[in-house]
Amino acid sequence: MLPLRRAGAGEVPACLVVLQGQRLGQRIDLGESALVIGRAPEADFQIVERSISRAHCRITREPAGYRIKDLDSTNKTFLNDQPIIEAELKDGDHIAVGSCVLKFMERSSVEARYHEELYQLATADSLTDLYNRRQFLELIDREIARASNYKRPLSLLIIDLDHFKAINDRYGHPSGDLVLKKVALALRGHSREEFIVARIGGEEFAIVLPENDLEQAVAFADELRVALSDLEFSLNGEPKRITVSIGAADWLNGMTATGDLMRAADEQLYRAKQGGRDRVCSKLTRNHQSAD
Ligand SMILES: Nc1nc2c(ncn2[C@@H]2O[C@H](COP(=O)(O)OP(=O)(O)OP(=O)(O)O)[C@@H](O)[C@H]2O)c(=O)[nH]1
Repeated sequence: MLPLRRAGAGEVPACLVVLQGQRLGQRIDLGESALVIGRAPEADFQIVERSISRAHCRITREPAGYRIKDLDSTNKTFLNDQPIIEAELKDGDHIAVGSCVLKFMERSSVEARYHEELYQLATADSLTDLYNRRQFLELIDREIARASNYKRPLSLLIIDLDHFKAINDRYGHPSGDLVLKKVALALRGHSREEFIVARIGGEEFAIVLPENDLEQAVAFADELRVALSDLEFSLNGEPKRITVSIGAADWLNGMTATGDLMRAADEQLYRAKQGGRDRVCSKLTRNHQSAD
């Protein structure tokens, strides 16, 4: 899984770890460019909390090390419990903005690696290494907030393997696991980097497509469906192919919560299953549409 900012070619020299508040345990790599923490969607590290200003504070890299500057926030930035205007950051410092506490750490420190491991454990699905359901729900909330603020499209696919129980029954659970892993790899491989790909249930996956309207999402879903049906598995020496059913929905005016979008995609998945499986359904789909 990707950290919030990637390290680039070499090790980045420092990071922040969330010790308290939203996105608990997340690591934010600090590189050469400035990092703005705030409530606005364009902040580099967004914390959606009323007590946090839109652009609350900024961390910059100077020749001598990292510095933090309060950006005239309403409720101030605290460094080791003291309000600051500007200060140098030292290994182990605690930064508090609203109810969020971040720890500044040298990247090489053992503690930073420990937090990273904990974060991976808490957010990744252990079988497929995709985002787990809990992390998916956090990330989709954030994307919905962004899409609503900027009036941008956002779509969701829920992907369910067809007759997966029969694979477990015939070839055994470990073979079923192999299928899930390979499907997960294919989903990630076909998705653009900004798509959020998660395993949200036993044989159920979800993909959030920021900046994609329903028509684009359905076109992508159908490419996925075909690509997955082309995958060949060797299960106990036998060649085997699978199919998937996909429900697609977009974030609409009038939806108020993540659950509304999830329900809309789930309803379409149900239609896809009812319609005979191996198909993509959305509100654009007529009831009698065939898979091909
Ligand atoms: N191997 C393996 N199987 C799993 C895992 N999680 C859930 N399953 C299995 O997934 C199967 C899901 O079966 P059902 O819900 O009946 O669905 P299905 O057979 O795919 O049928 P349809 O969805 O109606 O096409 C069950 O047999 C579960 O035991 C897992 O982590 N590994």
